[in-house]
Amino acid sequence: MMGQAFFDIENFACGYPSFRLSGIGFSLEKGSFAGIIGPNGSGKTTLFRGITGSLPPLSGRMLLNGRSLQSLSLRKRAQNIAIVSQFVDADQITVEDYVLMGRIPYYSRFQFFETSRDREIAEKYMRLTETFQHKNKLMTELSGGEQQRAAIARALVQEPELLLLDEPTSHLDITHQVRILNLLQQLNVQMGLTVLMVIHDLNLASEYCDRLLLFNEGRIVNQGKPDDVLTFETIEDVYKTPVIVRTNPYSGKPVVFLVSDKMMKSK
Ligand SMILES: Nc1ncnc2c1ncn2[C@@H]1O[C@H](COP(=O)(O)OP(=O)(O)OP(=O)(O)O)[C@@H](O)[C@H]1O
Repeated sequence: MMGQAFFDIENFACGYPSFRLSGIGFSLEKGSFAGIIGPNGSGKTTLFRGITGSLPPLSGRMLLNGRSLQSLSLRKRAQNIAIVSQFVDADQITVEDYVLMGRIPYYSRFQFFETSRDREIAEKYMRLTETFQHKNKLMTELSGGEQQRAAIARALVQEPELLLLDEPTSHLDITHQVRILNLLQQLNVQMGLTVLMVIHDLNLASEYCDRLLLFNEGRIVNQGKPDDVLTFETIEDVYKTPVIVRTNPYSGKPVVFLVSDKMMKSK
């Protein structure tokens, strides 16, 4: 699925009076699985708010399949791009109704309720994310990890071409971290879903992403394959913490080890 120009951001800027992302430029091929890494407050979520249109652009442009994102209505944008936010906006609604909200961009003008096809699609993605067994529970009755999986199901029922995920594994235990990432990888490989996710775990980023964008202080300071980005010089420089980088003997990908003060002193 690789090769075709799909999503381009050129010299993009957006932000708040006290913080601005600027000079953001990257290009994703269709079917890529890209990760955004970088320290807290470096602007990763701000970029997602710019892409989804909740923050207006201050300069630059974003193109999806060669068309300016700004020229698309929010409804059309939501049919192409779905986002799983960092915090789930859980409410007093059932899991099934929450997931079905992802179908709203497809409702016709005078449609107020979901169709049987919407329900089928919701069931498919609830099963894939292992949330189907909770479908009649209230969102507020789920654990943080279960809510996160329901949020992923809601984004998938939008049937987007580009899926943005803001720290999708942050509430998940290791089993569910790997299951969700494997599911995203499967959707990526089998359906050509392009994935762009913010992820703090550098080793999961290394293992799953074919491409990394490293953010620091509102800019992209490095981008490329995990091998090129996850070098100890780059990580120490950006994160200001000592690390050791080795190669995973099974996958050949870089692995980052953190170094404690005690370990440093014993050297
Ligand atoms: N609504 C807002 N109004 C004003 N400033 C904001 C707002 N949201 C975020 N910021 C500021 O913008 C900067 C970047 O925030 P952002 O959430 O994009 O960082 P991040 O890289 O996603 O961080 P984290 O890894 O902690 O989630 C921070 O300094 C933050 O305080």
